[in-house]
Amino acid sequence: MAAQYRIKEIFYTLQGEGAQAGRPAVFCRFSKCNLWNGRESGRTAAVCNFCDTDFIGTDGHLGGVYDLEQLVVVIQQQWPGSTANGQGKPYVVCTGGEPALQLDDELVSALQHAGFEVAIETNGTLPLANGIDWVCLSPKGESELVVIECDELKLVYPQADAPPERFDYIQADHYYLQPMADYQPVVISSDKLQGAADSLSTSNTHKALSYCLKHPRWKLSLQTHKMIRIE
Ligand SMILES: C[S@@+](CC[C@H](N)C(=O)[O-])C[C@H]1O[C@@H](n2cnc3c(N)ncnc32)[C@H](O)[C@@H]1O
Ligand SMILES: Nc1nc2[nH]cc(C(=O)O)c2c(=O)[nH]1
Ligand code: SF4
Ligand SMILES: [Mg+2]
Repeated sequence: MAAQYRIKEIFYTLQGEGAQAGRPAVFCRFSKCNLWNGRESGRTAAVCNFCDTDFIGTDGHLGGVYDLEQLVVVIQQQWPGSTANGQGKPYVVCTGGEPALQLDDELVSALQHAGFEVAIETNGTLPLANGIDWVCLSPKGESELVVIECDELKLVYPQADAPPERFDYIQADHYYLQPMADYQPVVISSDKLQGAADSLSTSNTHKALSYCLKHPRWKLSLQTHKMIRIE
């Protein structure tokens, strides 16, 4: 039976994170993850418990259940102009949820035939499809990695069970620490503003910055899309 892909949402934006930050990209967010069921009630018990993303179901922008040809067409339609006109190499980021649960050799190669460079954001616990152009590996907690080579290692920091030193053996062109962000919007009331300002110096961003300065193999990855309030 031909493969069907369960997709939460598809949107065109800038890659906000890591070495490709600022690059226009079509994001294809696959449903489901193997490290969290996506429900708040299951968060504390999950292997990955700080996820900032809703990946349940297929109800987002252009979400749905697609066969291979349909999915490639919809992704292609999000790229401005033709994908073959030399206006910058078309770029698609497969994310989720955990895209390695669904992204297979056929879809990678069909996207490439349609003109795309194919990137993945993965937790690294599942084997990857062949031929992916850019692998961003982001290990989680105590989970065991099967992906040990990547283009960029992007570790959310700090994680009690996943200190950066544990990943010295991973082969990567770039090593990034990405400050762990609040996964729910935080509203600061005016009487708490001073306290919030004071605590900035102990924020995850400053902890990550401090680690990078002491261990200069690591660079800081900021979630720039959140700063400029785009998807
Ligand atoms: C939502 S995940 C989906 C892809 C894949 N499951 C993974 O974890 O890499 C996309 C990226 O967001 C990062 N991320 C998730 N929650 C975060 C948070 N609270 N703060 C900072 N980065 C976060 C992940 O580590 C990953 O690099
Ligand atoms: N702009 C933007 N950049 C991103 N980089 C990784 C993301 C993700 O959720 O996988 C993401 C995202 O959701 N939006
Ligand atoms: S592995 Fe990725 S998608 Fe799954 S819960 Fe963690 S951050 Fe979210
Ligand atoms: Mg995101």
